[in-house]
Amino acid sequence: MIAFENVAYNYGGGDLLSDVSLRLAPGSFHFLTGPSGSGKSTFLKLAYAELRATSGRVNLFDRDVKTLSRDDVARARRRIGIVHQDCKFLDHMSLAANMALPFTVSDRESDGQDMKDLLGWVGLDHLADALPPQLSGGERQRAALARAVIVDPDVILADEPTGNVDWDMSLRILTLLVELNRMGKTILVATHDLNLIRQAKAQIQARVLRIAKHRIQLAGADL
Ligand SMILES: Nc1ncnc2c1ncn2[C@@H]1O[C@H](COP(=O)(O)OP(=O)(O)OP(=O)(O)O)[C@@H](O)[C@H]1O
Repeated sequence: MIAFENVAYNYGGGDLLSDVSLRLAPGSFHFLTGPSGSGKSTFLKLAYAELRATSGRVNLFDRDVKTLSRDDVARARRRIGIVHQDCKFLDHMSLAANMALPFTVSDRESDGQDMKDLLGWVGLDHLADALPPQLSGGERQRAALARAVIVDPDVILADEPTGNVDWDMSLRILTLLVELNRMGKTILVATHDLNLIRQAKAQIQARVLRIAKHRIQLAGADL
C-alpha cells in the first residue's frame, strides 16, 4: 500500500527523519510512537504525499510519489482516509453536511443511508443535525474518524485520534479502528498513548514503530 525506501526528510535544518525503510502491507495495523516533535506527523504527511521526501523514495499504491502529478495525488488520496490531529469542520454546517463534504469535493454521490449507518456506527446518529461547535472533544474525534472512512478508503492514517479524550472514549475509538482493520483496511495510528497500544495488541496483531534518533524502528515485544 505505502512503502518507504531509505527516506530522509528535513524542513531546512538537519534531518528530522533519516534512513526510513518500511512497508505498510495491505490489511496491516501499525502504531507509530515517539516523543513529541520526533516527526510522527511529518511521517504521516510523507505517507499521504503532503510532503515529498528530501531523499529516498515513497511509494503510494506502487507508484513513486515523486512521479505523481497533482491529479494522481488527488486520486491516490481518495484511497486514504486521514484523521487529523486537530480535525477541522465547517462550523456553520450540520454534522451530516460536514460528513458529506468528501463526496462534494470528489464529485461523487453520497448515499443518505450510508451516512446514517456511519453516524450510528460512531454513536453520533442523534447529533446529525448538530453544529460542530456543539460537539464534545470525543464526539469530534469520532466524527473525524467517520468522515475519514465515509469514502471507503483502503488505508486509514490517524494522527493522535484519541488525543484529548478520556480512557473510555479512547477505547471506543480504538474499537472502531480495530473493526475497520478486521474489515481489511490498512491502518496506521500515530499516538503517545502506550496504554492504548497495549490494549490494541491484546485484540489484534499490531506492529509498533518507534521514532528514535531520527530513525523509525520496530519496537520490541516489551510494549
Ligand atoms: N512546516 C514546518 N516547518 C519547519 N519545521 C516544522 C514544520 N512542521 C513541523 N516542524 C518541526 O518538525 C519537528 C517534528 O514535527 P512533527 O509535527 O512531525 O512531530 P510529532 O512527532 O508529530 O510531534 P507531536 O507528538 O508533538 O505532535 C518539530 O520540531 C516541528 O517543530
